[in-house]
Amino acid sequence: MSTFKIEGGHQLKGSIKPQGAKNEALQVLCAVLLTPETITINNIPDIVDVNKLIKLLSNLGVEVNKLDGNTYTFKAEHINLDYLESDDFKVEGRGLRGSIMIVGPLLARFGKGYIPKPGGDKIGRRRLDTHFEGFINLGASFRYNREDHFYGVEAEKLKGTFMLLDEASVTGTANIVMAAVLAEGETTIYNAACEPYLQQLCRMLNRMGAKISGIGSNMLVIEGVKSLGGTTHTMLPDMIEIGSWIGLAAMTKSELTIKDVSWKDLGQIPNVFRKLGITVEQQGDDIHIPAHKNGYQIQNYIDGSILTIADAPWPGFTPDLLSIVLVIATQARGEVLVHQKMFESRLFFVDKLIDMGAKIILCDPHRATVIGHDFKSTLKATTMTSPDIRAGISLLIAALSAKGTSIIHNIEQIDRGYENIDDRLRAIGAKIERLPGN
Ligand SMILES: CC(=O)N[C@H]1[C@@H](OP(=O)(O)OP(=O)(O)OC[C@H]2O[C@@H](n3ccc(=O)[nH]c3=O)[C@H](O)[C@@H]2O)O[C@H](CO)[C@@H](O)[C@@H]1O
Ligand SMILES: C=C(OP(=O)(O)O)C(=O)O
Repeated sequence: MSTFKIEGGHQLKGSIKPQGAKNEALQVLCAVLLTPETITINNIPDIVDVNKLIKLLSNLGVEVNKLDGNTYTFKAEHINLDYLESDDFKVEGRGLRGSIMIVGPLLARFGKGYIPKPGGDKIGRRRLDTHFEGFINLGASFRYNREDHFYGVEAEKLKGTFMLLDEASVTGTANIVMAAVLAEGETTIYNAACEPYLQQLCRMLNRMGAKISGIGSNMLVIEGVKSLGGTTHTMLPDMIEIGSWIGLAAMTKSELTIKDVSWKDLGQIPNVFRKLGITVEQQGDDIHIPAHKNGYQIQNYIDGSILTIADAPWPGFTPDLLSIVLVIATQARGEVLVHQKMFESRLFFVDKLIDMGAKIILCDPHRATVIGHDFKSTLKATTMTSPDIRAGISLLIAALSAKGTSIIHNIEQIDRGYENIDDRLRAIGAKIERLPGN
């Protein structure tokens, strides 16, 4: 287990460029399985989860070529389906959440897709019903082995149909779309998720020859085609990283420019930070955060009641930024209720912030009220363990704003989703050191 040693209390300065989006990468990488032709993908983040998925694809027989740091080509011409029955696959498939999305493309192109219960953050129940109900609707047979949590779907041919998803699952929608593009006839997916990750996936599939309409809405209509071809795809910057850097700038009272953010794809994100009192300036396609020398004031609602920040499926506010909202509220002027509706175990890390001196009441597993300090008392440095990726980055931001030296263990959680984070933070003035694990 590696560790970060962080000396907090220093102002940062400069510019930082977001990596490609982790959750988009996991979708578009799985889509390479849909064609025997070459797919080139630019801006792939060099992070643990993505590298695990690339290794899994390569073990399945996909020819993988790294052209430069973040550009790869993939050619899924000869796929070794026997690998899906191997013990190695059971270990690799469990290593990340995104592996679930190989099932749709494999089912569509080869008539079968298997997966062990995938990993990812331990942030509450993470069911997969939406995925498999979608495949069943397309005509697949389903089996689940409870002993080793192994899922399987098989079909000689998939047939388009109308389906109303029981929830707007992000990876579920991606998986069903990737199955439906090669199904016979028309599929309509209502209550589809429509995050920028999915919009990007659908645009890439259309460039490969798919016929998907309704992109960006909650109703996707897919006219099945017989085969798909190669394409080149460039991934969007990671909006969760962008939000993380906005929070980092505010809480360390630093002036930061976040480069090439693709403003048009950020949805509610800039406005939610503005409601917390943070000045988020648009400069071309960059975000500029001036140094908040006099702190930041949380807005109330028009009627004077306390602001609530809650997650919702896109175009609502993403749940992956709520931990960051929570940590930056600890130094704001005012109060906010953070309501994490989707995941039931994602707010427990507030205990660590309370240890550091933050004023937070965990009302129940889904809601926490934060009373900001307005920098009148800084957080105390401490030793902590990162429980999940977003709690991890939030604790890292807290440590950078705290007085003294903090230690964060289990930083593999942070490395899952943030490329080379210690080098990039050092480049803007952070005092952060990576200590090797024992
Ligand atoms: C690899 C990947 O892309 N992971 C993302 C993906 O996970 P993932 O696709 O696994 O998440 P889902 O969208 O399936 O659902 C997440 C949770 O929200 C609940 N839920 C979902 C939809 C809904 O309308 N109502 C509702 O309550 C689900 O029951 C589940 O507990 O989307 C999540 C929700 O944005 C993000 O946190 C994850 O970072
Ligand atoms: C929950 C997340 O990731 P995963 O779905 O991969 O666990 C996340 O990125 O915040």
